[in-house]
Amino acid sequence: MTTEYDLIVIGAGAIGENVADRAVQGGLTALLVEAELVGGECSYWACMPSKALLRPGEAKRAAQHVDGAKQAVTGDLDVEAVLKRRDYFTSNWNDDGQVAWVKGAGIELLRGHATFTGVKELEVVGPDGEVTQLRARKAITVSTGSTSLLPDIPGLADADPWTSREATSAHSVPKRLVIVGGGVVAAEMATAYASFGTTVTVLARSKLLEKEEDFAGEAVTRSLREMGVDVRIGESATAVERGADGVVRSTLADGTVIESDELLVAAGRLPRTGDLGLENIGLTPHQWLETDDTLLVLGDDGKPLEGEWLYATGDVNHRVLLTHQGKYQARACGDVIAARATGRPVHDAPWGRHVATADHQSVPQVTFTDPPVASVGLTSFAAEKAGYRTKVVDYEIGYVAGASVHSDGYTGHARMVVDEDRKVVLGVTFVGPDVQELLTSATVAIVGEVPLDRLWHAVPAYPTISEVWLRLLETYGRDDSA
Ligand SMILES: Cc1cc2nc3c(=O)[nH]c(=O)nc-3n(C[C@H](O)[C@H](O)[C@H](O)COP(=O)(O)OP(=O)(O)OC[C@H]3O[C@@H](n4cnc5c(N)ncnc54)[C@H](O)[C@@H]3O)c2cc1C
Ligand SMILES: NC(=O)c1ccc[n+]([C@@H]2O[C@H](COP(=O)([O-])OP(=O)(O)OC[C@H]3O[C@@H](n4cnc5c(N)ncnc54)[C@H](O)[C@@H]3O)[C@@H](O)[C@H]2O)c1
Repeated sequence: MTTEYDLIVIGAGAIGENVADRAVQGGLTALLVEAELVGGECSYWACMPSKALLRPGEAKRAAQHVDGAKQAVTGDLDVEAVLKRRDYFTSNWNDDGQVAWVKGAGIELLRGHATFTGVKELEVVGPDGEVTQLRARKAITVSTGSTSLLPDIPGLADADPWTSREATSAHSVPKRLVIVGGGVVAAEMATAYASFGTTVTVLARSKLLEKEEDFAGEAVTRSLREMGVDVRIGESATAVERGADGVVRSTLADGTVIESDELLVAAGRLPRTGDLGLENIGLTPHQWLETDDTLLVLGDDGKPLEGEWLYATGDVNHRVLLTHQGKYQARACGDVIAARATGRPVHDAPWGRHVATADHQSVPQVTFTDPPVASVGLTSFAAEKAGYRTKVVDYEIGYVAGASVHSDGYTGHARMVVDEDRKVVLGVTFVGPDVQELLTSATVAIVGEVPLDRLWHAVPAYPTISEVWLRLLETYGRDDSA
């Protein structure tokens, strides 16, 4: 027997959940199929546990930078308590709470692994081996996420390396940890484990946080080194071996061998499309699913599949590998599926309700290192590469009164990239304690294309770190004609 729903969503991560929710709110029936835990990577092995591991160290260092408070904070972190608090945020890897939310939202849930058997058709193999045949009346959305990429380093796969999953769910802390990679996962996990007292070595092929402005990666590299982390730029392992003694030995290009108790691979992500039966619907397994701005999957000819029935949201479409941006796609996707299915108007012009326009140039991201890096929009080099005529404005956040009260000797840097032709902000990067809470102000300025002349009227409160906005505008200079 084949069971039918208007919409079937494969993958009940944060993104798939939201696609189904919006479609149900739009009047459709929706089924979520999930092979592991409802809530996906973000809830159990990524955003939430990683931030829970980072926050205690951040709180401690914040207090240590305020005279009067620092005298009260003299001990080491209670690592056992940190891990216990992390367990709370992952609900001990139990998804009952999220399952209750799904049911409350009027979404059906089926546990099992889904594969395509044909157009709008799926087969799901449940945990006990039972097989369910499914058919979607209107659409299927693939929200299967991504998984860790294991670089082709001899011996690595056999050395039982950690991926982000093991690093975020560990129940004890290794004495020595080698991290291969230099992106967000590497920088955040180096920060967390260094704060637990682990001896950390980072092997980064290129500079840290290379997609950010240079000063961001440089500040994080400096602070990791001050925390005792051995950050090696331009390095990787040429071979890895775990001995019978359990020790991992990583060989570098010059023959140096670094010993550690664990090795974390943080070298990027791969799409979870290898076992989806994509070959049965004319697509290629193991590839990211490219989409248009309404999240319709594009075939090899660059056009939506015939019948416009297949969508992809979240990591698997490789537009932006971030939870909040995937959820933004999910709102557009669930809504447009409902609109197309019920004949309601589709708003697919840029910035319309049914498109993920912001994915292209207005993506906010926070890297929760010490200091955190908060950026949105285009970096100076990305803006230049895209052909904009820009002016780059820099300011030391420590000069802002609110920052100096916030933290003794506050060190931070802000950069605003201005489109000189339209006099609007293209990108902003803040680096410094607690700057993450400034980020939405920058996102609003960029998405709203607020003219600089008008931004002068958005007065930041005194004395807050937000006054950096005023300083950036003053540094840019004011136009006499306005
Ligand atoms: C360590 C780490 C920290 C991160 N921190 C942040 C952060 O602070 N902020 C942020 O915005 N982003 C962060 N990210 C990125 C974020 O985790 C991802 O962007 C997000 O989880 C993607 O969600 P998703 O729903 O697309 O995929 P997932 O959360 O991976 O969900 C996909 C789901 O699909 C299921 N599935 C896969 N294949 C099938 C199948 N065939 N049948 C049935 N079910 C299937 C999987 O079991 C899974 O539950 C972090 C990532 C990592 C690795
Ligand atoms: N706070 C957050 O928002 C957050 C936190 C963690 C992850 N994420 C998301 O998860 C995704 C994955 O993060 P990631 O850090 O795994 O990938 P990434 O693509 O951000 O970084 C991978 C890094 O590893 C380096 N690298 C690759 N192969 C290497 C090798 N063999 N040896 C040494 N270095 C090597 C690359 O040069 C690069 O710097 C990112 O897109 C990120 O946006 C977000």
